[in-house]
Amino acid sequence: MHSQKHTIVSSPGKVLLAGGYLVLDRSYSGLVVATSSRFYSSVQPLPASSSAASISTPQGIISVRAGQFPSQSSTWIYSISIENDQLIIKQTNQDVVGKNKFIYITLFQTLALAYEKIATTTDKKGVDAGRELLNRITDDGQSAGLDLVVLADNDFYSQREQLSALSLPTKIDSLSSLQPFTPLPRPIPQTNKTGLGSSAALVTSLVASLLSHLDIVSLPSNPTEANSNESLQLVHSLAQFAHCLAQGKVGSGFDVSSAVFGTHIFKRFSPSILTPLMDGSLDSIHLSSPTLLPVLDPSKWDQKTTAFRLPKGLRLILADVDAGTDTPSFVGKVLAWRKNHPEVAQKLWDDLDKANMQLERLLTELVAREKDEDYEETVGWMGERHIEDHKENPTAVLLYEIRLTLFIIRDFQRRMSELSGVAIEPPEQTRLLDACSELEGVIGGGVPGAGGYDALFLLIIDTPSVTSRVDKLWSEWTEMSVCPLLARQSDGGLKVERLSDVKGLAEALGS
Ligand SMILES: Nc1ncnc2c1ncn2[C@@H]1O[C@H](COP(=O)(O)OP(=O)(O)O)[C@@H](O)[C@H]1O
Ligand SMILES: C[C@@](O)(CCOP(=O)(O)OP(=O)(O)O)CC(=O)O
Repeated sequence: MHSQKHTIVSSPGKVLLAGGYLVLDRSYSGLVVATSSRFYSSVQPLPASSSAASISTPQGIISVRAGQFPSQSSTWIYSISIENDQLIIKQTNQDVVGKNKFIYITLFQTLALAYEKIATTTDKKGVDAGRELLNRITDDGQSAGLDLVVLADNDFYSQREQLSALSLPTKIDSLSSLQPFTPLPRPIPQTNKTGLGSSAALVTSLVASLLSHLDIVSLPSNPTEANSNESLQLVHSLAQFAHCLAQGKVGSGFDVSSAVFGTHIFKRFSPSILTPLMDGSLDSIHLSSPTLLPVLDPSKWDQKTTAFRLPKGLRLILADVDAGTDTPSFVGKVLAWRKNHPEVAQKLWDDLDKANMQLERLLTELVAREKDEDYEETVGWMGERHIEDHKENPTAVLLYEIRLTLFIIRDFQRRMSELSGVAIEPPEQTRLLDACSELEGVIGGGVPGAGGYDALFLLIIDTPSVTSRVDKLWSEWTEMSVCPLLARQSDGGLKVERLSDVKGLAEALGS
């Protein structure tokens, strides 16, 4: 009898509301909000009769399919075998589908860590621990290996073409009528992303689902334990490592951090932690003494995740903007300018940080007001009004101050744009954000993360009439094409899922 063990783990997308560029430096923090849109990784035994298994006769096969993309060009198959004292992982269909660096590196490093965990926590050592890992991959020889499917909520990729094929306008209601995990016509490199952080959510959910399926970690079922949970911490450090290696650089890691821990105040890890691992071999895993565990051990990591959430009654709403302009990599240019103008930059960084932290303080003060008797009523009432016109009670005053702070943050970001010559909030985005901020019930907004032309966020009062005002303005905007996303804020991070709880997942997996 084949075991029917099925592991599904999801990770949220991200929006860096405040702290772009600053969070690259450990002296500053940022506000990262996780989204309700998620990335799912499903792991099941690969039947011995499957076509992937018939390719060759190695000791194990791991097949990874990107479920919503054309399957001929989006299934990566890897053979796993032990030769002498090495575990060899080889893609068997590279000539047909090419490589997927994020998947290969994540698989490689996750198996390397799984091996090290087995070798250090069980009585199996060296090659025996490698065999134990292979046994876990093939369910003691009962299956050919593992069948992985990764699926992203529709929000991760632009749905403009899918909407237009159905003659639907680029509006929120149209998006909710698309089927979950809508099939996309072209391979991943030719598909437009929306900026929710597909690779970080992919890597994180892959790491967690594989480690959990192979019984290397036991993921918490209660998300409140998240920050102190040793298994999640290990998933975090491994996902950060794999993601950095696949990207070819050590970024701040806020995207992986929110994919694991959800919404929080983020302070990065010291990049030097990863230095000893960044040049390691990606050919084979030596079945000898551990090299990853000493570095990835959570006790060696110094990132800080402080609890934070958006107040009830407020909604984060996002748009994918298509200005026909390529946003080049901004980070190098901004950091070069900072280096060449240390004094002006220091003052600007400190002023912007003050405004970012003020935003965090005000939002947290509003959270504390949630239990006020008139909180809900005031927030709902403000949905029909211009936020700056009302200061009747402490809740209204806080909403007004949050609005002011969002404007101050944008002022500093435009100053950063002017000084560095990088279009962080380009004039087209200024015009759109200003127009949105004029609407009743819109508190304010900004450009998330690195900024540019690609995306924007608004903080609004969460009522259908405010959403529809924004939706209307976006759909009628002519200077740039603005397409809403369905996502809203969500506090939770990595989550173990039950197949029946995720709408459309069983159908998308073909189960
Ligand atoms: N659904 C998916 N299935 C498999 N790989 C994916 C998927 N989505 C994204 N990826 C991987 O992530 C890469 C995109 O990463 P990146 O350019 O950093 O975008 P992002 O900013 O969305 O993380 C793709 O080239 C691919 O390797
Ligand atoms: C500049 C940054 O601080 C923020 C970039 O945030 P984005 O959300 O723009 O990131 P991408 O997903 O890579 O497009 C760089 C960083 O923190 O790594």
